[in-house]
Amino acid sequence: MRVHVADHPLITHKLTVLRDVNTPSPIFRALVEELMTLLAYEGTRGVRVEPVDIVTPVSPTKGVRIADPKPLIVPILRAGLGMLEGMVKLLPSAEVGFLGMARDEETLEPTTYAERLPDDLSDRQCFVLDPMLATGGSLTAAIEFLLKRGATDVTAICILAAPEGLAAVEKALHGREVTVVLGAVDERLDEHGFIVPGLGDAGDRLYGTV
Ligand SMILES: O=P(O)(O)OC[C@H]1O[C@H](OP(=O)(O)OP(=O)(O)O)[C@H](O)[C@@H]1O
Ligand SMILES: O=c1cc[nH]c(=O)[nH]1
Ligand SMILES: [Mg+2]
Repeated sequence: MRVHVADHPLITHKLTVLRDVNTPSPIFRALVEELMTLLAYEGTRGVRVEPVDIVTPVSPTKGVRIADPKPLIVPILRAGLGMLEGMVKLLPSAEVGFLGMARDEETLEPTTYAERLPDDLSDRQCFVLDPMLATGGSLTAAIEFLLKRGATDVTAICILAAPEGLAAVEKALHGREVTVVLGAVDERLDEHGFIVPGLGDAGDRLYGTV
């Protein structure tokens, strides 16, 4: 598993405001989208492109365009939805599929309650979006889902991760190659499976259910 932790003052600054308990939902939503756009710069470093010939006002030249088959973006509902706009702004030609997952608050086990993805993902580049990687159960289940459908190239983009969750995802992958791009790796998980210091419940803060 390749892990890339973004190290940029703008990301750290926006993360600081995001973490603040006093930041209201509308600002929180805007920051998640902005952070996604910044993380996408690193997350899409390996996006497949193909050569294209164009003519500038001055001369013919060669460039690139996003290759077919188009990348698939998969936000994990609910909280991953907050990252979607930030990603499609940069990859407007990508297809979007959805996975709905909820973590049981007692057992911390994820269940999948919705799925809308192409049946065959062979040769597709997939970008999974979820702001929080806590125990790693949800991300592992999402990645397994995509690999079972044939995906060979999966990048997960998360805003915060706990070290325990990162280790759990790596262990569950048994050497299968996946890239994880992160805004920060925090200290630990607490006894309720929350990231410390973290930012609280991302879904609730995005959609105002607290
Ligand atoms: O690494 P894990 O321990 O699996 O926890 C992380 C998951 O928990 C949160 O979603 P949640 O289940 O709260 O659903 P929500 O997005 O609808 O709030 C978060 O968005 C991740 O999907
Ligand atoms: O800290 C956490 C852990 C799981 N899900 C969240 O939204 N926050
Ligand atoms: Mg939640």
